[in-house]
Amino acid sequence: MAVQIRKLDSTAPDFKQTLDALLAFEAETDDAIESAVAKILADVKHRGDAAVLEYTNKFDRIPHGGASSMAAFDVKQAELDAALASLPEAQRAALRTAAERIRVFHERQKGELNGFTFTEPDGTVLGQRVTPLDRVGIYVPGGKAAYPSSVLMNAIPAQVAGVQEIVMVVPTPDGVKNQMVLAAAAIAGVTRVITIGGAQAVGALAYGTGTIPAVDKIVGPGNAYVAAAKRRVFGTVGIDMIAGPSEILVLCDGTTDPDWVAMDLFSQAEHDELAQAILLCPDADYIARVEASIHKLLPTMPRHETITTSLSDRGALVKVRDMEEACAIANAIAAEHLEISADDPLKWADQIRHAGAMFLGRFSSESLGDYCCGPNHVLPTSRTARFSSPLGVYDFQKRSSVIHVSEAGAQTLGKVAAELAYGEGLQAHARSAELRIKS
Ligand SMILES: NC(=O)c1ccc[n+]([C@@H]2O[C@H](COP(=O)([O-])OP(=O)(O)OC[C@H]3O[C@@H](n4cnc5c(N)ncnc54)[C@H](O)[C@@H]3O)[C@@H](O)[C@H]2O)c1
Ligand SMILES: N[C@H](CO)Cc1c[nH]c[nH+]1
Ligand SMILES: [Zn+2]
Repeated sequence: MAVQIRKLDSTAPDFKQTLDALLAFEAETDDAIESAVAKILADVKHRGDAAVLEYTNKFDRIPHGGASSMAAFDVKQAELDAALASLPEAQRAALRTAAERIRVFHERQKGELNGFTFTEPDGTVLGQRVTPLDRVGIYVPGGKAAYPSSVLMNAIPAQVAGVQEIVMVVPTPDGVKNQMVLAAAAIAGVTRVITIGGAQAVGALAYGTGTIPAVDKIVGPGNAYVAAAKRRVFGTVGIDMIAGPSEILVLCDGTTDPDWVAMDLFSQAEHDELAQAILLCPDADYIARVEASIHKLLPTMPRHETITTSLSDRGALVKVRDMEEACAIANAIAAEHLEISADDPLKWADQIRHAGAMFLGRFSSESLGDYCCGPNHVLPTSRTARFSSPLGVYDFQKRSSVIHVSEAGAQTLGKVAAELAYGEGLQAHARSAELRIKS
């Protein structure tokens, strides 16, 4: 199948409609997936380990007739350490470098998230205390591809936040464990690794089973089954976000090597047939050159079939009036990843309000951010960057308000509170405040 990437012009009368249709694609929910996930979760809630065992044997095609007990899915620390030791030196070093950079970035982030207190003139002290979550579950996808980088991106901010127990789940299709994923878990200091995935893993972490403890929050990306399960268990546990198929939006002024831009579009398209890759550029000749690069480079890609489907279904090369209009469209798209590949990226970045992560200048390829720049690669997708943020230390913390009212403070605040409480018809609230007022 040849790639059929659509070319759009922002001056066309149906442009907005066409763009909306392209972006809305992901918003569709699949009834079959929803009902399958509802059944799996109910089953895990009621039958615990027995259900998790059955679903894992079935969906992950565990060989030799399947595992006979949940113990088969627990990975011991010695196996994690052995995986780390078994890697080629260059891979081990790259994982360590990435982990260190991710840790440094998130340590800096933590420094910005401290609690505070202040004292009022009557001695009343008000403040906010920040505490880590006790136990979190991190979902590492593993169905179609293994993601060691996602182990680091999920586990390190949890550790930096001070979470005591990090339970990682990762499916192992056909029972094959990815050594780099296990090595990353060893480097990141994950507490426990369980080789289960899909909705059954999300259910196990949310409700707890005989062998798996219920966690306080589940984070991490996954496929449509994982996303539907996370949506459904929210409330029983916290969740970070629903991170869907990857997206890249490139704003280019027409001065970057077109091969670079084509490959950047491929880099997210190769994740998933549903991934979204869009270029906005004011120069029609340049767009034609990027298109030529796409056709030239695509056959060299091992994952060319996935890229072809993704670019044909959810890709677009858009001729815009100017870079100002490109920025306005970028804000409407609110992409997971936004590259500003231009001579003066800071000028255009000032006009961007909505993007999961911004990559400024032609040397900031999105792929560097996926692995080792330091900021998190778990990011809001499907236009949710309008209201949510990258995974971060803050996702593994909670805040408690701290209120320490002085006797003097109780006199003045008591009158205000009582007045409002009577207004709401709540006598006990009013009396509770008034009892502390000296007559
Ligand atoms: N946003 C990010 O940071 C990020 C990072 C890495 C990957 N991703 C995305 O995560 C996703 C990973 O998906 P994946 O499939 O490779 O792995 P996955 O681990 O999310 O899903 C695999 C699991 O899906 C379940 N499943 C599969 N078919 C099923 C069926 N018919 N019925 C019930 N359950 C079924 C199985 O339990 C299996 O273990 C991709 O979309 C990828 O783009 C996102
Ligand atoms: N681009 C993905 C998030 O959308 C993260 C990732 C992992 N490995 C490579 N890329
Ligand atoms: Zn990626």
